[in-house]
Amino acid sequence: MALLEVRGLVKRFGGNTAVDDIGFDLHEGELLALIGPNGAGKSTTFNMVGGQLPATRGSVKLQGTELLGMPSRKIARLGVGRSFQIAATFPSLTVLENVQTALIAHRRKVYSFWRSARDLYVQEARALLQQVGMSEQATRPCKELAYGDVKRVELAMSLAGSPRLLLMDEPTAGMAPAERNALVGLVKKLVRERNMAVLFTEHSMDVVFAYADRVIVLARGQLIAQGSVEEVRRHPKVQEVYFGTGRSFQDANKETLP
Ligand SMILES: Nc1ncnc2c1ncn2[C@@H]1O[C@H](COP(=O)(O)OP(=O)(O)OP(=O)(O)O)[C@@H](O)[C@H]1O
Repeated sequence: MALLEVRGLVKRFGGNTAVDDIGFDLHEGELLALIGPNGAGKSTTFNMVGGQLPATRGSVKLQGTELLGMPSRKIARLGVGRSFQIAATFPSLTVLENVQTALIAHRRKVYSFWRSARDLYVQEARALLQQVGMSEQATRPCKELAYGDVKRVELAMSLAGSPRLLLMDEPTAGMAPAERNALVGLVKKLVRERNMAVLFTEHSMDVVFAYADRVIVLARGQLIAQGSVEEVRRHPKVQEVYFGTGRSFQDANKETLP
């Protein structure tokens, strides 16, 4: 059974159908890219899966449990994590303290009077920082970090809840190409090591084609193609939507799409 099963998902805003009857599966150990031009319905899909937006109709099941209609907090407790486009770290706290804060939030520990938050989950926080390659910066305040490193801390924070499924809406927004590759490469490694699943949106086709296990393509709310990177690359509808008929991704040669 797939970890996530999306079927017949629809979202209407008044007369505008933002997501039009889409369906896809996502398996453990899989990095699935959701791509499409601006306004295709990617964020709307994310928001319905994560419980931030009610669906008009359809079904989103996590290992057989229906998520639609559940509040986002409950969906998170079932193992669906989410990282947002804007990094959610506390700038004046250190890298380690940020991850400790995320662990405290997830474990909902009530602190004792004689034990400060500073002592909680230190080992766990250090282990997460090691996984994202940030151990050496543990004592630095987040406000001093380069943007790419803030995103790594944010990734460690999203792992604090041990998600089975992580939703990443444009995790590399605002990053230079080398940083994008490094971050998504790291996410792919974590997907394998932790046997979790990640659904992500990404505007750089280079990054999608280099790392995604599978790709789904939306255009004007409709799912026009899904499959392996090669299948999607060659798909005539995808080439038409992105480049107009006759031009392929290969021709676009390392172009970053809108
Ligand atoms: N809260 C809303 N109210 C009304 N219409 C909305 C709302 N949110 C999104 N839409 C519309 O739904 C459609 C899909 O938008 P969505 O933000 O999901 O696209 P997207 O693929 O994430 O685009 P982008 O790449 O620009 O972020 C668009 O036509 C958008 O205008």
